[in-house]
Amino acid sequence: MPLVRSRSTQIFQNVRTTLEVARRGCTGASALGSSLLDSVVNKKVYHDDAWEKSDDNVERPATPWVRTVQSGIELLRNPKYNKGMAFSKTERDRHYLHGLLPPAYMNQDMQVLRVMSNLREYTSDLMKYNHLMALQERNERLFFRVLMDNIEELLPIVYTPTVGLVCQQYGLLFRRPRGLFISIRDRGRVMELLKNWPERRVRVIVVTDGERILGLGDLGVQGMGIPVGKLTLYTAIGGLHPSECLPVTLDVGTNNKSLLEHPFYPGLRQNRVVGEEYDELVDEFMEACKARYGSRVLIQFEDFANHNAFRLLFQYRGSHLVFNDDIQGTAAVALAGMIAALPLTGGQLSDHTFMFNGAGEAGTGIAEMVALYISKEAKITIPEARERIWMVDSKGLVVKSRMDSLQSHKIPFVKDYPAHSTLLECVKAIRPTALIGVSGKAQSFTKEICEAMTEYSQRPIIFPLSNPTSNSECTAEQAYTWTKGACVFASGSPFAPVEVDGQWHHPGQGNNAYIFPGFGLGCLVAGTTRIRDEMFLAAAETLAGEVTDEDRKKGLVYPPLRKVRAVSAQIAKAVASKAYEHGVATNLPKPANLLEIAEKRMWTPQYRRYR
Ligand SMILES: NC(=O)C1=CN([C@@H]2O[C@H](COP(=O)(O)OP(=O)(O)OC[C@H]3O[C@@H](n4cnc5c(N)ncnc54)[C@H](OP(=O)(O)O)[C@@H]3O)[C@@H](O)[C@H]2O)C=CC1
Ligand SMILES: CC(=O)C(=O)O
Ligand SMILES: [Mg+2]
Repeated sequence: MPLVRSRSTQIFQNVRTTLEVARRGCTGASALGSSLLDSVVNKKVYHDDAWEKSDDNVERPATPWVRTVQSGIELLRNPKYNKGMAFSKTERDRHYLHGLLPPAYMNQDMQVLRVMSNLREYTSDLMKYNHLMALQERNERLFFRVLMDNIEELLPIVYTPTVGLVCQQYGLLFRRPRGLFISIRDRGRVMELLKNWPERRVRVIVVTDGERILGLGDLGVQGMGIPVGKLTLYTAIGGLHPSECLPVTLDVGTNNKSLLEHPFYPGLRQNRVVGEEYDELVDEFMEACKARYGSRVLIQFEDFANHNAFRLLFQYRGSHLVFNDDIQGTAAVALAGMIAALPLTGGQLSDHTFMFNGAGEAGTGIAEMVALYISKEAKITIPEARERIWMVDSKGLVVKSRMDSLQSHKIPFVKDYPAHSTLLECVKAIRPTALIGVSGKAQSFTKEICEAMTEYSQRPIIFPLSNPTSNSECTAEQAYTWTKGACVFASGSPFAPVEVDGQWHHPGQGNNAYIFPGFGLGCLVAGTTRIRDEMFLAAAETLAGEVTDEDRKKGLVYPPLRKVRAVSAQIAKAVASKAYEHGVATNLPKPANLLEIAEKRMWTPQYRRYR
């Protein structure tokens, strides 16, 4: 059982035990407390009708109201405008703040240091995440400054792997909602819900239905941690203003039994709705987004299960500005890593033989982009390029004898070849020089497999891209040790540097976080209306071009994360430029200085002076 899962189960168990103990009166719970807990344990409070009846006890309704001018305590409690102790004396005079803050002044630089000192005291990543989210709720600019200044240290906290843990425990950890929750019961009034969202100028939406969260499976509405995390990166890395970003979770139920039984599960307690009803909700959502925010709002599909992911992408890419990050964003980042690896492996990409362990969204998405790249590089057709690419799924090698039962996204990669069931057999038979893990299956790159690759390849490419860390096909330490430091390595979630025979290897992070923020920025810069595969290809080539020989000497096939914002501006330029080339840009005429425009558009979280 992966670590993350068992921790979640442990916490769930603890909650149950606490409730049980309290119910039996062992903790001295009051009569009222005890009966409340009773009803929780007996699952009364979250019966379907509990929500309908939730107003029953209100005798005299009150009107919630606030003043609108932001000054005094309201200013301090408004995360968009709050600066904490960084309010100057003049601002404190003018905005009625004296007495509400300690008398000292502390600028943002010092505040960043203070936040980091606090954060580094926490030993648990989950506590660090909570601390950061609490900061975001208090002071948005400081939150983003802290994140941007410490991106290497904090990316694993706001993103994978910690965000996986956060999703698993979302119901328990829930404090303040972030993002828009649209449930299957909201059919017919999705626009009304969009209008409840406080921001009007939304430019990017990340939406999930929570069915395939990282490699953790169906987490239902608890998947909200993912769109929230992705959009945090749109701001920190891609420079979008926080108010331009809208995280959405479509709650259509969950088939995760343990969540459905969890007393704190915050979503609908029903199995997933499928078929027409599901499609109607998605369709209403897509049309409402366009009607509310315009046809140039970028919609990113994230962590949908593949039976929906492919068909939704194909359904909407002709009518909306939409892409699927797990298929296309991942494809670009993986391709970039392989292009950047070429000076280490020698030769061209078309000289390699590729094997994908996992033939789903990420696997076939990357494979198609590799084929597109190779077809251009080697001046061959795409079907010819696909000949170099082999797929392995949960049932083994994707071959002709399995044709009748294969999903359509695997068909282009079917080979007329004998069936092989284990990955080791496949590796020994096909001798891939690049092995990419996108199965979500932890530890499937074994010692035998890694060693076998070194028998015929001097520098095998080994990319275990599955997330979070607990689902990675192997660790960096394993890959470097088993190949005696020979492999070119990148993983979906981060690993620490590894020393083998006195030499340090720095594992790169092959994660779509390198792509989507700059990609989105590029779409906005050009005013793109549709997305073309060549735009992702351009993003991949640009990212690869940002890797220096110095990076490669350390083993890196991605630029260091501290440069990721500058890299994103370059990606934005390349993507926008392709959009113009393909006639899908609307910000006309095409400006000559796309890079400058991208850089200038990037929001920075420095405090503003208030009049
Ligand atoms: N690093 C990054 O940026 C990204 C990483 N990922 C990661 O990739 C993983 C897969 O995501 P995604 O492609 O969207 O998921 P999908 O569900 O679309 O695909 C999973 C694939 O893995 C196969 N599989 C499952 N178990 C095994 C096994 N034991 N051996 C071989 N293959 C197996 C499945 O086989 P079958 O078809 O037979 O069911 C399927 O083809 C996740 O862990 C995700 O976190 C995803 C996107 C981006
Ligand atoms: C990174 C990502 O998008 C995933 O693992 O699903
Ligand atoms: Mg994803």
